Amino acid sequence: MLKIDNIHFSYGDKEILKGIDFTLTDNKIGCFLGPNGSGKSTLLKIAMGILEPKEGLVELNGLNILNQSFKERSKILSYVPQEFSINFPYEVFDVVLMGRNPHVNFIEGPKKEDEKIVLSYLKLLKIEHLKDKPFTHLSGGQKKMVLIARGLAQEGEVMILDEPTASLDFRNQLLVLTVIEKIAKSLNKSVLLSLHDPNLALMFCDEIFLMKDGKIIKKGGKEEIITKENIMQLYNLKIDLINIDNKNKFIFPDKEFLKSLF
Ligand SMILES: Nc1ncnc2c1ncn2[C@@H]1O[C@H](COP(=O)(O)OP(=O)(O)OP(=O)(O)O)[C@@H](O)[C@H]1O
Repeated sequence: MLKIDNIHFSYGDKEILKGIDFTLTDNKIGCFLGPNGSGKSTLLKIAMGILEPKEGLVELNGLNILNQSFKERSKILSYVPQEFSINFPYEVFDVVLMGRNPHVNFIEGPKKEDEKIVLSYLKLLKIEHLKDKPFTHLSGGQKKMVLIARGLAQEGEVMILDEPTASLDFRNQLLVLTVIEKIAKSLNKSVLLSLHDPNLALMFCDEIFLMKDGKIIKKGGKEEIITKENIMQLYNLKIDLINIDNKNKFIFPDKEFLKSLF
């Protein structure tokens, strides 16, 4: 279980996170929604133990994350960063294989089983055809797919993904979230991610955290949190929320309001 308790964080003297508390329920997909710069990536890096908070605690299965070695932590937490640059032309297969590092014995190196796992995620994400290509020769969206494959290959019990749909085409956004949902539900994993599209959050996530100016302003189940009023408040927009049927809702912006706004 991942528990975040009273996190405060500053870059220099700029206060970014102003007392963040939440618990990610086991086997649920939790999603952060919030404007650019509201602190989502900073918080996910703190949840991973990449950044150390000024105040507060991140507990993973009851233990302070900062007291666990990077390798121990990486066995439990899979991470897909928002962006990642590799300047050496590693082949895609090897980049995804890096995701197996926490499970690999330093002396023996990766085993056949690790290679099988890598191949399975390349197939699941439909990028097997890229496996021998240099990472540096890929498009932005292809690179993102490879980074997601690398994160999934890590096979942590908690998966943290910072904007996994950014720079992906419409189909790949749906593919990635469907795969994440399938893995989470079939293998009992917990997922914490950030998204910019509340419609995708409605489709794929269970718990929603609305973040603004370094604070969680609302949290709870998606039905309770993704409401017309809350989304309008979060983004300072006028929107409509349409019930398509009993199961599906759809958010769309009021175009006349946009013309007056921008
Ligand atoms: N390394 C850094 N040094 C200084 N300030 C930073 C650094 N990284 C981020 N910030 C600032 O911290 C604030 C929060 O950034 P963060 O990346 O966490 O926001 P975000 O909600 O993830 O935004 P986005 O939706 O644009 O990815 C922003 O004002 C940003 O300018």
